[in-house]
Amino acid sequence: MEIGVIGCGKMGTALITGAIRSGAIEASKVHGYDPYPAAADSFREATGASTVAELDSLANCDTYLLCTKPQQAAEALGALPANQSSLVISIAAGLSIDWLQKHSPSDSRIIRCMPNTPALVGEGAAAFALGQSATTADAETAKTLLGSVGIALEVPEIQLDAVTGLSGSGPAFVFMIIEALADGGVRAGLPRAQALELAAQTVRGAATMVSETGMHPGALKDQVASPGGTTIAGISALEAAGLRSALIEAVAAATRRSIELGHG
Ligand SMILES: NC(=O)C1=CN([C@@H]2O[C@H](COP(=O)(O)OP(=O)(O)OC[C@H]3O[C@@H](n4cnc5c(N)ncnc54)[C@H](O)[C@@H]3O)[C@@H](O)[C@H]2O)C=CC1
Ligand SMILES: O=C(O)[C@@H]1CCC=N1
Repeated sequence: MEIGVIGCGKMGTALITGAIRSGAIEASKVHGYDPYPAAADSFREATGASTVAELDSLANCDTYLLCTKPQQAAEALGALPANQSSLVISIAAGLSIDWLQKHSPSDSRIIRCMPNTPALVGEGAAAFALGQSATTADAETAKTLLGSVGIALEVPEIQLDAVTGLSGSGPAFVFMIIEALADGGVRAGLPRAQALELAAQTVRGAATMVSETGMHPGALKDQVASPGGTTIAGISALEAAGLRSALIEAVAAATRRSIELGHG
């Protein structure tokens, strides 16, 4: 498999760095293209893969990973070499399989997916949906690529906007939560560095408990809260401030925006 990466920005670099680091793909099989030389330079530096100056030079690739912004995708796909049937895997938020098919060379097999930035540290959460002509082998390719840097679930396309709202955008929501927990620690008198370390490890530990015990998060929460204790005092403050509602609305707003991006 020769992979052409179209758009060597944050996500293209994160995915390829993680996949190479995990051994799922070899750097020598990856060729990036980005019209901005600075982006191409940092992609090469981060991944050890090569870059090309013109998109035409990716003609030998059988798999393309589209990592431009949604607004840049039409131009990028329109410039793809049209001389072969290739697999196009898109990570662009909101762009539907139909849209991708229409803007790609006619014989392309399409996979639409939504990864997230923790892929860079091997803890990504991604989902993907297959276009009509994508094969089982293509699904395996997507699963291997995305699964090499975290979890990768196959879903019906209709669920991908919700995936974007939850796990695509979600790392930003969780970073805000970690930052705010650390602020709380500082406000209560902890040094900043220790507050941040404790906050990050608390979120990591809580997330691991949810995935490893299989217990409902509400039951795990109940285990922390002693009658008349500190935790229930904090939970009460969170409920008064509308934490749950804020997070539900954040995922819903991000999902709506993903749908809007799909409508151009
Ligand atoms: N940032 C995130 O957390 C996530 C982003 N995404 C999706 O990933 C895609 C990329 O996002 P980022 O990496 O954050 O953006 P970015 O702006 O860091 O990267 C996009 C790159 O595409 C390049 N580019 C622009 N026009 C091009 C063209 N015609 N041909 C080739 N390359 C071109 C740009 O120079 C830039 O380096 C977006 O579609 C976004 O919806 C998906 C999941 C998570
Ligand atoms: O904010 C965005 O549009 C992209 C898609 C998911 C995460 N970042």
